[in-house]
Amino acid sequence: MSFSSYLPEPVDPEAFAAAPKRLPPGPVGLLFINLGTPDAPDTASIRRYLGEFLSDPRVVELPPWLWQLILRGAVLPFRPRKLAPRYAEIWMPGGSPLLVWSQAQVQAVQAALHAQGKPAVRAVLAMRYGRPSIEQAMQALRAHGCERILVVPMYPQYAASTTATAVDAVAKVAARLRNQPEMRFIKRFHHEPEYIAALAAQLERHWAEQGRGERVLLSFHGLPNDVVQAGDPYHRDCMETAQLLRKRLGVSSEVLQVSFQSRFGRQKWLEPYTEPTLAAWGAQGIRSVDVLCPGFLADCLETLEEIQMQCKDAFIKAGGQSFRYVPCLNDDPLWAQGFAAIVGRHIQGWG
Ligand SMILES: C=CC1=C(C)c2cc3[nH]c(cc4nc(cc5[nH]c(cc1n2)c(C)c5CCC(=O)O)C(CCC(=O)O)=C4C)c(C)c3C=C
Ligand SMILES: [Fe+2]
Ligand SMILES: [Fe+2]
Repeated sequence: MSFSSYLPEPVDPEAFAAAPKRLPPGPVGLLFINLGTPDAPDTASIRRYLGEFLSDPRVVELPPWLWQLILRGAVLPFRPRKLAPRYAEIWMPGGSPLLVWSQAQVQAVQAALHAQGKPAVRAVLAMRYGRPSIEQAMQALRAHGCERILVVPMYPQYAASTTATAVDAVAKVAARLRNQPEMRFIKRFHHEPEYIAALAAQLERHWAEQGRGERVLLSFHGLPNDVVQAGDPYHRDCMETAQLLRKRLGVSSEVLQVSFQSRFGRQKWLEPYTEPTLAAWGAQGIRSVDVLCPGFLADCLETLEEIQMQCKDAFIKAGGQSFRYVPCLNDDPLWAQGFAAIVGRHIQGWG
């Protein structure tokens, strides 16, 4: 075989002219990704969900052989049974609140984009763990002819355990495709003016309806300290969101404070922890608090049960009088417009 057989064939201009026309690229696909939640508030469904979620090495960064022993031996046999009644208490007619509110938000963003004159977008929701899967959602976008996909992890603050693992999962599906779509990814939007404005409006509306508490607590989901020390920018993102919100509302760092909730396991996590902070405030004579969870775009177990029930009890038991939970942005129309604007900036040039 001669070496020249490796060289490209000379282009035959006639064959080139007869080549089929390139297909139009179809609508822009928006792939929104949230965490995932059990299919039903029962032990078996919760075990399946936690088994998948907590086996992700981006979520628990212990050596997998060691962590799998602990997970199978000490977590999965017990935790689902404890969680089942908690999920049952918050379950909605349409399913788990995280799924119901995430779906509603994605629909609202799509409607807002259409209203803003961008009819050629198709938004779908996927869950990183459980259903609807990222693979199903990408197939749906493909069926709609989307040759270009913007991936939108539904986490305003970047963390490897949430944002990066969503990106990894999309890449894993794409790795099996012959004809890949063109893809872009939103990393974070913790500082975007539309996000800060929607949070401020949510608090102001709540103040107008229920009066203003003496303090505001912004409770973010926690992370292990080690992860942040290893370079995860999550803590910085949370503090920046808080600072921008203070500025926007014109309140001091004494009135509006930050804490971290939902600790899991024995390591030290980001501090101050939410529940002890609220108990200390109650004991110090703070009578009323407004609690907002800006890291969660959709209400879920961690807000409706942990904050609105457990943390409320802790504050009242410690001497507090009025605990006001401010709901997540969910299907808020102002936020849908704002999210649509953020998305719109990321699909610029895609027509
Ligand atoms: C090591 C464990 C965990 C890390 C790291 C973690 C980070 C993290 N999680 C969210 C958002 C959510 N977490 C939710 C539930 C949840 N989280 C963990 C553990 C870690 N999270 C567990 C074990 C659970 C299940 C409930 C429990 O056992 O207490 C949820 C709610 C899901 C629902 O079904 O409603 C969300 C949302 C973020 C944003 C984050 C990192 C910044
Ligand atoms: Fe979590
Ligand atoms: Fe929790």
